[in-house]
Order: sequence, then C-alpha cells, then structure tokens
Amino acid sequence: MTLLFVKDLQKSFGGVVAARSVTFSVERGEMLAIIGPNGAGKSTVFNMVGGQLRPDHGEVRLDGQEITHAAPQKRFRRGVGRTFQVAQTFASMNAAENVQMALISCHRRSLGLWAPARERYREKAVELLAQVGMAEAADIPCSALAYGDVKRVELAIALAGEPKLLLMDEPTAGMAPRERADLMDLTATIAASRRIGVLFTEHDMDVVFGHADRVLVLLRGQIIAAGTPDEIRRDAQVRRAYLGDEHALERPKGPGPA
Ligand SMILES: Nc1ncnc2c1ncn2[C@@H]1O[C@H](COP(=O)(O)OP(=O)(O)OP(=O)(O)O)[C@@H](O)[C@H]1O
Repeated sequence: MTLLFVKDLQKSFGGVVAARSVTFSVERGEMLAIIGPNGAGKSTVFNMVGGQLRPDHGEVRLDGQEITHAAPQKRFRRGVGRTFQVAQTFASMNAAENVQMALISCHRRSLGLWAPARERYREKAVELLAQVGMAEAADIPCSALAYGDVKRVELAIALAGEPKLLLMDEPTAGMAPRERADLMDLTATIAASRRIGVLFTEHDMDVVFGHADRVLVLLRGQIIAAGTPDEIRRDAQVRRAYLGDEHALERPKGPGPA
C-alpha cells in the first residue's frame, strides 16, 4: 500500500490560492522533493502534510488511514516524523541526552519512574547516533558541535520516533556543500534500509537532483511537473518557471569544496 497519499489538497489565504488540487504520493523508501520558485506553495503543502496547516479541501492518507485533520502530535504517533530548517536540539545537553529525551517522550507510557533520566535509553540513543555517524559525539554538548553534526543529531532524534514518513524542511539550509551531500547520502541510505518515505523541500538544486528519487514542481500553488530528476531537468515548463536562473537546473557537478 502507498505510504503517503495526498489528494486534491487546496488552501487559500484571503485571495491567494497557495495550493490548488495538489495530488501526489510517497512510497516506502522513496525520497520525494518538492521544489518551486519562492511563493510557489511548497511550505503550504508541506505544512498540510505535517498538520501545522488545515487544508480547505482534499485529503491526506498515511498507510491508507485518513489523517487530514489530525493534529501534528497525533500524526507523529501514526508515524510522521519531522526535521526543521533550523536545528532544534537543546544546546546545553549532549548529543546522547538529546536523543534520550526523544526516546523518553516516545516511550513515556512504558517507563517506570525509578531510573534516573540520564540513564534511560542511553544505549539505544548511542545506537541511533552510531547510525548517523555520531556515536563518538555522544557526550559532547550540542553547543560544541559543528552545525552539520547538529543536523545529524537532529536526524537521530527524528529516527527515535521510528517514523514511517519523514518530513524534512530545507534539510541542508545553512550547511557547506560537502556537508549537504553527506547528510543527504546518509538520509537516503537510512530511508532505503528502514523503508522510510522522505518528503523534503529544498532550494539547493544539487541536493534535489543528486538525492531525490522523484521531484514535484509547484508553481503558483499547482503541480506543473512530477518525475525523476532527469525528466524534471528536461521539462520545458519547469525550465520556464525557473527562467532568470538559467543555472538552477544544471546537472550537479559532484561535491565541491566544503
Ligand atoms: N499564513 C499566510 N498568510 C497569508 N498568505 C500566506 C500565508 N502563508 C503563505 N501565504 C502565501 O501563499 C503563497 C505560497 O506560500 P508558501 O510559503 O507556501 O510558498 P513557498 O513555495 O514555500 O515559498 P518560499 O520558497 O519563499 O518559502 C504565497 O503567495 C504566500 O505569500
């Protein structure tokens, strides 16, 4: 069964139609990018899937179950995880404690109260950090980590909730080019091995064309194209939408200097 199915989503703000008849799906293990010029409606669609915005019309289904009007917390329990544009870790806590907090909040009902918080889920947290290449940073405060490493810790935090679908809002914003490629390679490997569907918005075309399995292009709230990175790069309507930025759709040249 399709993991995420979005049908006919519609959202207006006053007179502005931010999303119009938006229909798409995400399969398990698939990386789907939503792109489009500024104001195209990417955040609007993304937030309707995450539950931060209520659609005027249409439906959102996860694993066949309707979640169109479910609050973000309920979606989270159903398997929708999310990372944000700006990393959301607690700077004063170390990497392991940040992941432990996420694990404690995910498993809160099955916990006894006698174990000190510092020990709860420590092993599982370090295991998750190892999966994102950060096991050695377990005891380092997040405030002392490089930004790219904080984003990896954030990925481990998102994985603590065992998501079926991971929403990533501009996952590589603020990162150096090599760090971007590394984070997205890691995300793709984890998505494939755990069969997690990943829906992400992204302005960096190297990231999109280098890491998405499929790309959706929005323009003025409507999907104008959907396909593989190569199909999208060749699409005349998409090229016109990006007119004025003629390099935006060029083939990535591989990782540049960090
Ligand atoms: N809360 C809001 N109130 C009024 N208008 C809004 C609101 N949110 C979005 N819009 C409008 O809806 C349209 C789509 O906005 P949206 O933020 O979804 O685009 P976007 O593709 O994410 O843009 P960007 O790349 O600049 O982040 C824009 O015209 C925007 O001004």
